[in-house]
Amino acid sequence: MSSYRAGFACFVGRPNAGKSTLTNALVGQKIAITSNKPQTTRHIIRGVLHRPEAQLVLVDTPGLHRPKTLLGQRLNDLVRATWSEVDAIGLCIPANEPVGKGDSFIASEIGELKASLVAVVTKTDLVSKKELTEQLMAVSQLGEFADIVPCSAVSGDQLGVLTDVMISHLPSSPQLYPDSMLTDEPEHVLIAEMIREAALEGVRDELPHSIAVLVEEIIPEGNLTKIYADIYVERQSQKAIVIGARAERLKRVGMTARAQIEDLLGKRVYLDLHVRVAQDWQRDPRQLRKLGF
Ligand SMILES: Nc1nc2c(ncn2[C@@H]2O[C@H](COP(=O)(O)OP(=O)(O)OP(=O)(O)O)[C@@H](O)[C@H]2O)c(=O)[nH]1
Repeated sequence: MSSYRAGFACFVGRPNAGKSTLTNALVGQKIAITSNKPQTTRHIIRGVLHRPEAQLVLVDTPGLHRPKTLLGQRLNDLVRATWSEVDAIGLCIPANEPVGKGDSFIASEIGELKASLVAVVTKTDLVSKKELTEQLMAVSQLGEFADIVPCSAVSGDQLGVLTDVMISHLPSSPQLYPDSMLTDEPEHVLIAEMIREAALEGVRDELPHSIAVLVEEIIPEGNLTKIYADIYVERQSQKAIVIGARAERLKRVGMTARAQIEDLLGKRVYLDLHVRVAQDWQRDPRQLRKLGF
């Protein structure tokens, strides 16, 4: 009988808990958007970890939050749908912040699911051994966990252990994806995420929720790939922020995103960016669908 295991896992936790960074560190390739601002992970992006004896498919979800807009509601629905489909859930709690109401809320939300629950204490590089021990104690009070694993996505500490633990909770199953596959997101989604990430660099805190990116066209021409994309904002004033004085800022956004996309595609890229205003796109079902939500 084969002892091969394969299945799905996701990391949950309050905003800024380190979920995206952890997913990226485990998969070993930049696939999910990360930023130092909360709630910027939009799409469900899967990374696939290949081991001789197992395949772990990581699903990245946005944070659960109090829905103020239609987008907020859809994101929450998306998160719950994902939770009900995975075999293991890692609840991420940063080592350097007190366990709080947000953590208990999520712990109780996931407590009823069929998935195995693993508590993941993240960012251990930021605390002393003593602080970490205290945090592990506090976290163990949050719920019934199959395992508790402290780790750091930045120093790499314990990432192997975490992978082994997540795999131990997967069912016996044949391989789900081919060996070469790291992510099954269509290229245009990854490209849109890279542009969005670049557009968010250094802008005001309320802006993250107001930016969406739509890749209109990807045209391969030999060794060059031409990409046409629109950056959507909600108001004229936001458009001015994104473009910047004499379009300097937009130029930088384009350069940053282009470098990343060239890495992703392994080809030279011509990137054409337009900033467009879609009034209140977060509240408009038609706009939301168009933008992929
Ligand atoms: N020092 C340190 N910082 C980390 C670590 N993991 C994540 N961070 C930082 O914590 C911040 C939040 O990380 P993200 O991975 O974006 O967090 P998230 O939980 O995906 O956040 P949302 O998308 O808001 O839900 C970023 O500034 C990261 O650089 C870690 O292991 N050590």
